[in-house]
Amino acid sequence: MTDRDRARAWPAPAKLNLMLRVVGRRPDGYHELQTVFQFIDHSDWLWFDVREDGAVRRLDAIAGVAEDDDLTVRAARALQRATGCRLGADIRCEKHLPMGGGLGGGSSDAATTLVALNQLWGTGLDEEALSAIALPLGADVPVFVRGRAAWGEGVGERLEPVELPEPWYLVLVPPCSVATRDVFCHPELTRDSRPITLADFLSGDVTNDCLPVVRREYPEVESALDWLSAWGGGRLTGTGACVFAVFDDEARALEAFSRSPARMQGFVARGLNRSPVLGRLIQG
Ligand SMILES: C[C@@](CO)(OP(=O)(O)O)[C@H](O)COP(=O)(O)OP(=O)(O)OC[C@H]1O[C@@H](n2ccc(N)nc2=O)[C@H](O)[C@@H]1O
Ligand SMILES: Nc1ncnc2c1ncn2[C@@H]1O[C@H](COP(=O)(O)OP(=O)(O)O)[C@@H](O)[C@H]1O
Repeated sequence: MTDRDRARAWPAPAKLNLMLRVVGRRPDGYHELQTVFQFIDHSDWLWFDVREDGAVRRLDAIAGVAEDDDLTVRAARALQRATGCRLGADIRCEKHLPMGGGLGGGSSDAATTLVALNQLWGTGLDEEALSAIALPLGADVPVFVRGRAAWGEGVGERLEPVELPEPWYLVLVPPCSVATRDVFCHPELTRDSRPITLADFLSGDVTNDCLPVVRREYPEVESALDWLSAWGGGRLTGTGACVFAVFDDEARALEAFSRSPARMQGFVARGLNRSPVLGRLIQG
């Protein structure tokens, strides 16, 4: 990335679900969750050039995702519809976050597009209005728009900001992709967990109800979890496939990563209670 590119780039950070409970199911089939979201400093990067002709175009292809289905393109068009804005955009996206990894990369790309174009187009929507446009794009998009680590309920749209420790995480990316829908359709998924409180989570209840199903269906996830057990235990983010372990300092996380088997992809990243998108927004 050149210096000029870096100055104009917008981050789309990953999230981790530090716990995830499935506490019910709505009549439309969506599952009621309890979860805790925290951002990490590992991101996709996006660039926007405003167009006067109203067209929204994606300049970098993403394997397996057609332009009209791309969440950045859908987000830009949703913002146009909601505001009547006649401007368009050329959108570039440098992907670093794996797809189907439970890191929310597509959702984060969509949220960054909403926040950035709201500024670049001068459409002036507040956080509340942007979040309302975000939810139909995906259950995870609102938390990225709001940009604060959060306790989430419902399908992730009821969000309460939380201040958490910001440790270092070793995130392993097993060589498989998990479709969120497949996990939620699985007959053996626990769907009636007892709801807990934030205090329960803070005292150590970090259950992820998707884990037993994902562990069984995806041997690659199981072996990553087994390997992390030597480092204090691995946890699944969202519906996977990524798993993570928590460290007090970066050096120890890097040491663990350096000892991981060669076939294991991954990275070390810091937990963040504020999304870097908020900082980019202030910068203009
Ligand atoms: C589970 C979570 C936890 O953060 O993360 P991921 O593992 O996908 O990152 C999210 O709630 C995912 O959010 P997101 O990835 O935006 O999901 P969506 O596109 O809205 O939904 C994909 C599909 O999963 C199912 N789904 C999703 C969310 C939910 N609460 N109940 C569901 O049953 C639905 O069948 C839906 O069609
Ligand atoms: N810009 C995008 N980046 C990633 N995935 C996208 C994008 N646009 C649409 N998608 C679709 O969204 C799906 C979920 O992607 P992603 O949010 O990265 O994973 P997850 O929900 O597991 O964290 C992808 O498999 C892909 O089909």
